[in-house]
Amino acid sequence: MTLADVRKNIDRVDKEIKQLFKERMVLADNVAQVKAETEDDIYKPDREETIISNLTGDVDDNIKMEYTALIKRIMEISRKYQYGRTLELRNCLDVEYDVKEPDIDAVAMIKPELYICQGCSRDKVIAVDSYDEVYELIKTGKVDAGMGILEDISYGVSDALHEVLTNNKLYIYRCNIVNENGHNKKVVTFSDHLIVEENHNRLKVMFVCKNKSGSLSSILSMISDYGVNLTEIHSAPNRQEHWNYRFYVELSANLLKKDIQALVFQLMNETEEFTILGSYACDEEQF
Ligand SMILES: O=C(O)C(=O)C[C@]1(C(=O)O)C=C[C@@H](O)C=C1
Repeated sequence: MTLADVRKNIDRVDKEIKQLFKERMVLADNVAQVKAETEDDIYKPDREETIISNLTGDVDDNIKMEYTALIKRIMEISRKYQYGRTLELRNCLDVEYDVKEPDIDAVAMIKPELYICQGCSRDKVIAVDSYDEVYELIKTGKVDAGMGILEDISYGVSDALHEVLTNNKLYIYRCNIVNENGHNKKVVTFSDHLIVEENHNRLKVMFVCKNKSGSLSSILSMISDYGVNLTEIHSAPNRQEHWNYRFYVELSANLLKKDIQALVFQLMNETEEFTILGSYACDEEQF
C-alpha cells in the first residue's frame, strides 16, 4: 500500500467523521434549547464520565488513551457550542458594564508609587499608605479611581494589587507603560465600575480551577478554541484559603464581542471561581 492509498482512506474516513460531527452538533443545539428552557447547567461532568466509560471499555489498550482524549474533546466542543447558542437564546450575559470612562476629579495611589502619575496634576492625587486605603477612598466616593503598578519588568507582578482588585470588585480600565530609569512598568487605572469600550483589546480575568487533573489545560484549550490569544498568565496563592491558587490571565479580547461573551459565560460556569478584573486598550507596540 502506498502513502497515497492510505491518504485516500484517511480522506474517506474524515468525510464520515465530518458528517457524524455535524449530526452531533445539531444534537448539541437541541440540548442547548431544552436546557435554556429548563435553566439547566450545560456542563454535566457525571454524564461525561458515563459516556467515557461506556465508550472506552471495549477499545484496545494501544489506542484507549487517544480515543478517550477524542471523546473528551468532542464533549468540550459540544459545550462550547452550547454556551454560544444559549447566550443567543437568552440574549444577554449577566455582567454589568459602563461604556464610557468616568471623569476624574481625584485619584488615589500609594505613596511609593506617586511618581507614576505623570499625566495628572498633583492637586487631583490623594496619597495613602496601602491599596486597602485606595479601595476605601473609591468605595466612599472620595476619589473616582485608583492607580498602581501592576507589573514591573524587573521585579514581576504585584500580588498585593491583584489581590485588592480581586477581593473588592475593582476593575482596570486603563493600562500604560511607564519607564523609570530603564525599568518598564505596567501602570493601571481602576475604579469600581467595569468599563468596556469599542477600542479595548485586553480583558483581564481571574479564575480558580477545579481541583482535578487536566482542569487548567482544559481551560487554556477552551480559551484557544475561541481564537483568543493569552497575553499574560500567572498564579498566586489565595491568602483566604490555603493551597488554593488563583490564575490571573490577560486575554486579547473585547467583551462587546458575542464570542468573547460566550467565553466568559463558559468560564463563569466551568471554573470554581471567576472574576473579571478589567477591560482596557493597550498599545501593541508598547507591550
Ligand atoms: O447530555 C448533556 O447534558 C449534554 O449537554 C451533552 C453533552 C455531550 O455533548 O455529550 C455535553 C455537555 C455535558 O457536559 C454532557 C454531555
